[in-house]
Amino acid sequence: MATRVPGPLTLQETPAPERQVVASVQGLTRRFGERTVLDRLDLEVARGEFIALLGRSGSGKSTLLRALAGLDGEAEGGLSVTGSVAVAFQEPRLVPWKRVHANITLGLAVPNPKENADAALAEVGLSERAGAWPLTLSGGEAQRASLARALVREPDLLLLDEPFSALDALTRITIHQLVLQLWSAHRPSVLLVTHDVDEALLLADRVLVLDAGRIAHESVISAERPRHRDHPDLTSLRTTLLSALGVSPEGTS
Ligand SMILES: Nc1ncnc2c1ncn2[C@@H]1O[C@H](COP(=O)(O)OP(=O)(O)OP(=O)(O)O)[C@@H](O)[C@H]1O
Repeated sequence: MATRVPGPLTLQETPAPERQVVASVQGLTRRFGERTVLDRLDLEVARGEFIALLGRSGSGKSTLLRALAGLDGEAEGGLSVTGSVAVAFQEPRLVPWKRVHANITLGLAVPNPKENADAALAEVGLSERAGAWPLTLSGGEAQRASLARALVREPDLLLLDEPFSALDALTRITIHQLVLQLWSAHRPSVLLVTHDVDEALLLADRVLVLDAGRIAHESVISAERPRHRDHPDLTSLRTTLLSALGVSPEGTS
């Protein structure tokens, strides 16, 4: 009969999962004329984490996202991204003269683009609109198409620049659930730019506040908590984040 080694010894032998960095920003500075928008900013994005980036209007959130997306050749400092990046913007930016399906496969360099696009459209619940023209889509459908276009590239880093802000409240709730579902299934690292503290608390496991060109505040949220905005653990975090944004909980600056 085999002799069992007591449990704790076995547990200690299990190595902790290594934290892999997907994107690293060191001392990133971006000036527009006299104005320094990003000022020696440091940031690391770990594989699979969901970061929400908050900040007052004009604080440089989109500027940082553009730099991470490789869309800004004029930022100074260190920036490295391991793997592929996909971006979804506030406005879905679909090509109007190509049908939805062709928008998803546009520039897609994989062996079976059609099959991959079919799968991505099915995942976002848009299979029936595959043959539609982008201008005939509702706002929510267009944003789903935009998510499918980003996901079909299986990005290591998914950058979302306020993709839900133009949607009505009900559609937003549905898309939030969809994003969480897609994130669990594909596990990209996500950097979501948003103005909405509740959205950040609902979706992210790390919330950052950008101020004066740097990451001025960070809140880490337990990944195990139920993801609904009325969870009691989130009340004090909400107050902290609003205060980091210079807003009192009652909504007055
Ligand atoms: N191409 C540009 N030329 C000049 N100034 C720019 C340019 N792009 C951004 N800026 C300026 O940089 C600052 C930061 O802009 P950015 O769009 O990154 O802010 P943001 O935090 O995303 O704002 P919002 O929340 O309002 O979208 C703003 O003052 C903006 O006017």
